[in-house]
Amino acid sequence: MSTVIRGGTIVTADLTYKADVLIEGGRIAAIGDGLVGDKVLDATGCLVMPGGIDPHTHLEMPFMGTYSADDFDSGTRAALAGGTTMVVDFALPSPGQGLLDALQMWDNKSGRAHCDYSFHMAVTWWGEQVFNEMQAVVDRGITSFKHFMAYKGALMVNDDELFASFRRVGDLGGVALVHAENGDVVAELSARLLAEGNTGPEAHAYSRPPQVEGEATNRAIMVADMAGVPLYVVHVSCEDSHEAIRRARAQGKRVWGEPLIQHLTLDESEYFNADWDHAARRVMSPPFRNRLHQDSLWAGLQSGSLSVVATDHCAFTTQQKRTGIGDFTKIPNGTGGLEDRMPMLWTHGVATGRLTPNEFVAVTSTNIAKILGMYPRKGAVLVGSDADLVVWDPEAEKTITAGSQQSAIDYNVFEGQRVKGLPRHVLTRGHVAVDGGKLDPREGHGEFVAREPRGTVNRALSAWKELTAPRPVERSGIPASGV
Ligand SMILES: NC(=O)NCCC(=O)O
Ligand SMILES: [Zn+2]
Ligand SMILES: [Zn+2]
Repeated sequence: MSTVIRGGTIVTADLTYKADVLIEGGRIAAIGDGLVGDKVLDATGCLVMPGGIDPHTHLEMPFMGTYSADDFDSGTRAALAGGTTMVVDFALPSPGQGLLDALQMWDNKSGRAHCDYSFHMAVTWWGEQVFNEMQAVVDRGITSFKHFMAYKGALMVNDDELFASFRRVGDLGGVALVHAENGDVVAELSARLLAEGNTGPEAHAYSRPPQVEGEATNRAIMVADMAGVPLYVVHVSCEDSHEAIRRARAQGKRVWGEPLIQHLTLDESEYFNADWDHAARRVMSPPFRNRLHQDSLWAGLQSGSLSVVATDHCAFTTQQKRTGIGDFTKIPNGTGGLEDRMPMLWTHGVATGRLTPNEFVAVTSTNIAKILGMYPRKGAVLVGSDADLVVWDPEAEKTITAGSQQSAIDYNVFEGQRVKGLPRHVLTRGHVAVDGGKLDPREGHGEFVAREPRGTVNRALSAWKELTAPRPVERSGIPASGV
């Protein structure tokens, strides 16, 4: 069965034009005028864009003594409802667990996905087994490896491990990812705050000032440069971290930065709310910042020093958050956002004039498809690309509320926000998962997307590193030893 999207304006990262789109066998079969198909989707007054890709989710993740509440069922339903047609989740080995073992666990969970997905592999400890299994992971199409510089005593890796792993990722033609916060300093500050009686959720923000992020980002950039690997910094929340990325990029280093929709639109005042639950529900790492940091992130998206907007969707119920009553360090870290990323970014970005519609497509889809080596299968409106598409109605409005969301949790950090710009239709490899605003999910429809290593950035960086590698100086004669 074929489907035609009729009467819309195609918006990609670099073009805007009127045309119909014909879909056959899950792919885009033709783009042009007057196309016919078995099913017709009306796109009058709408924009036809590549579906969103969220490269940072944690679905059903074991973390801080519990599991994140959204799994691949509710998580990918939430994604589709908000115009996101692919997620990239993190396979997370517990310390000492093999990478392939962890991958098997994530394979088992992801069978319920309603949209396509891929994985990043986390490197949470270092040893010969990890070194060896990284090759097999890349052979399975997972080419990005995440490192936590925070969560001391749990997921954190030290600098020697970071350098060893970065070198290995570089040799395998992959991309290194970092959660950049100085975990040693966070642990010290947390202990001191608790000892002084600062036990509430606001102390989570006090324990992670922008400096811990700026320092770690700068360190990761320098280590990656010495290791010869492209670096992707997740959840960039502040100017201190953004500044390090901006400077590195201006120097020609291969670094990308990813702000979250939460950091762009919510600020630190949330932690000072008198309601403990309200504040704890917003505890995540890094924490929300002030308006100056937010302005920096927006400017980064506008100028191109920041490349991707993600969610870090890691949702916990109020009950789970209450584990941390009396000790903020025990509040599970994480917030939701999968269903709201695209409407929130459109409302606060495009509708305000901060972003063009083309820039919106770039930062929600195309840039990450290129960075992760899956463009133009994903992130594009081209003949032959997967029909992962969103028909976007810029005039449609709603008020965000937990009562009508797909996520399994009992609240929404954007509760009460009025958004303008919503998906009318969403297609995942041709299946119309949102039809006229109504969700029609298909459990198990999602497929794993394998990715190729050694993309163009890796090849360019390797060539440069080879050219500038240390070499012995050729000498015609060596003086006799003085001994
Ligand atoms: N961000 C957060 O607080 N939770 C999810 C895990 C992580 O990305 O650090
Ligand atoms: Zn993180
Ligand atoms: Zn994360």
